[in-house]
Amino acid sequence: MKPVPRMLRSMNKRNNFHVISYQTYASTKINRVYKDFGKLLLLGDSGVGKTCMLRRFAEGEFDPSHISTIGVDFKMKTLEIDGIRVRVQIWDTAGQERYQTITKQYYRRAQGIIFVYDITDEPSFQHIGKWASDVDEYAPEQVQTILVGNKADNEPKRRVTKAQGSKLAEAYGMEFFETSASTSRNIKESFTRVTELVLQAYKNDVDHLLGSLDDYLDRAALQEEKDSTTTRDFNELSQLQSKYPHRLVVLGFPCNQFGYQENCTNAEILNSLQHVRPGGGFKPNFTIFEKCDVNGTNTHPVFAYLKHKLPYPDDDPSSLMQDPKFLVWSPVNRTDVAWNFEKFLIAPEGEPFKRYSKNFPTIDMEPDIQRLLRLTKA
Ligand SMILES: Nc1nc2c(ncn2[C@@H]2O[C@H](COP(=O)(O)OP(=O)(O)OP(=O)(O)O)[C@@H](O)[C@H]2O)c(=O)[nH]1
Repeated sequence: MKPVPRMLRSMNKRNNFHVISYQTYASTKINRVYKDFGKLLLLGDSGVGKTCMLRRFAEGEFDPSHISTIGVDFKMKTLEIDGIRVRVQIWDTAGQERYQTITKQYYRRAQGIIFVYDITDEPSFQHIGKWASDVDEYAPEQVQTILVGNKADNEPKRRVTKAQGSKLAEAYGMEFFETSASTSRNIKESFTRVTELVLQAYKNDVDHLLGSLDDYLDRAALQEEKDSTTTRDFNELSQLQSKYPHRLVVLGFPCNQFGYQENCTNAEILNSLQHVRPGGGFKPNFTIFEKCDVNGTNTHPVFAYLKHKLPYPDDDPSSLMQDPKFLVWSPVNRTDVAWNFEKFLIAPEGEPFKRYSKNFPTIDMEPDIQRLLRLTKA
């Protein structure tokens, strides 16, 4: 990952165009058809069977090989509970220590957590206390938790008794299941139970606040919909770069000033792009710089210059930060960048040409790019 250059000119050695964008991996959601609600997290040591449990539950399959999860992965599953069709997102986290900074970022969005240990591996049982204290520290207070002892099919190698599991669960005020991803035992039951607990916990709250769960779900779905542009924008930036490999240079500037969504370290960003958001092995074919500030006292000179030259997005001149709680920099300025994925198109010689709001689809910049290409040829 490259340090952010001080000057546009230095980025412009080949007299090319640039699309400058900065991005984060916002919480994108997929669902449109059903109510998107429960966000569940599987936590526990590496090798206890979290990925296998999720695959068994979501896809009905069991794969005995162990490929350690990198960062986090997720699957969706629709459940019917008390007549409500709930589409839950289940996040499978890496148990390995080195991914803990990435996985902890997901705690604060969790509504339900399944702590998993392996009944044939005592240390994984002893470590539940550590997982639980991390959750206490990082997850919302309302989060619902259950305890699961997995690999219950492997009786000959059992090292943790069912009574020990029950006792620990009781101590933490959790419900307890012994499961087997291999035979399916209690897999559906445990995921369903934690979803029920989440619905109960959040229903009371939501009923109180908004009148009905349905309202809340609709609003949540709308919000998710709004947030769902991250994957699209990354892919479209890549598409543009592939389409004009020699005359367009796409540059990405990660920034953590918008909802603190880019909270990876520089060293983690590419890994997170590949495995978390957009995920699916995504490797940008364009340059991504180190993180920088685009607003406030420490605004990077590149963005100070761009905002000076293009004070507001062409498609949305009144674009300003709507919600004051997101104004985490100072001083606040009318020309400030409002959110992730605002884009700047820069002509040869580093002259800023047009600024686009986060709502402007990245791919729709193409006619402007073509126009600049034609002008340059002439
Ligand atoms: N006998 C038995 N083996 C299981 C069961 N669940 C998982 N395994 C095996 O345990 C190993 C680890 O399973 P994973 O699901 O990859 O473990 P994980 O907790 O996701 O591990 P990380 O991704 O490293 O955190 C694999 O070899 C699985 O075949 C089970 O219920 N019974």
